[in-house]
Amino acid sequence: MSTSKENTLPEGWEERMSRSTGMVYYLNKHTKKSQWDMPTETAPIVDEDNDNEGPSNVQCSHLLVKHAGSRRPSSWREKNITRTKEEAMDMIKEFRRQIINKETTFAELARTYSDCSSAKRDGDLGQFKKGQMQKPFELVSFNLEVGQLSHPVDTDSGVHIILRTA
Ligand SMILES: Cn1nc(-c2ccccc2)cc1C(=O)N[C@H](Cc1nc2ccccc2[nH]1)C(=O)O
Repeated sequence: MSTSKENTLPEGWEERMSRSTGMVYYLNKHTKKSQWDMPTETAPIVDEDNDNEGPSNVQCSHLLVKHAGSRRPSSWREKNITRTKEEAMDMIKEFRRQIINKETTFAELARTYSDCSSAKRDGDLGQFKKGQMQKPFELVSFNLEVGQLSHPVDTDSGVHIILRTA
């Protein structure tokens, strides 16, 4: 004899009847995923198959100010870059202040002052995936919303501000 206990589904599941086959299936009330097999565990709240890991690639523009300690202290702007890291950080903070206050645009400053060769494209790096850029740059880029401007980011190349564009 079955008791009400044996007929009780684990928490979070609902028994449904397939309209097409008349067969019973089970619906996870949290994830709305269904299965034919009778569940034996409480319904998972997170859908493991759904990639909640955010975008697989992003598009960003950046403005880079190199310094004497940069991996390659040279750029299209300046053959031999001697500024200190502190001076580079101060420049980047001033550029960010001007952009936030709408005194100028990101594109205008990147085109004029960025020590990256992407300056020719207003700092646009195109789309990139995880694993392509230096880790500090990647971590910030993949945690920006589209249209968001980063705080200063320190990499072996120098000090950046990053604008996510897609
Ligand atoms: C990663 N990358 N893309 C371009 C680029 C992209 C589009 C058009 C022209 C250049 C340049 C670079 C590059 O590494 N430039 C380096 C400086 C640099 N270091 C970076 C680290 C992270 C992200 C961008 C960076 N850019 C340089 O010119 O010395």
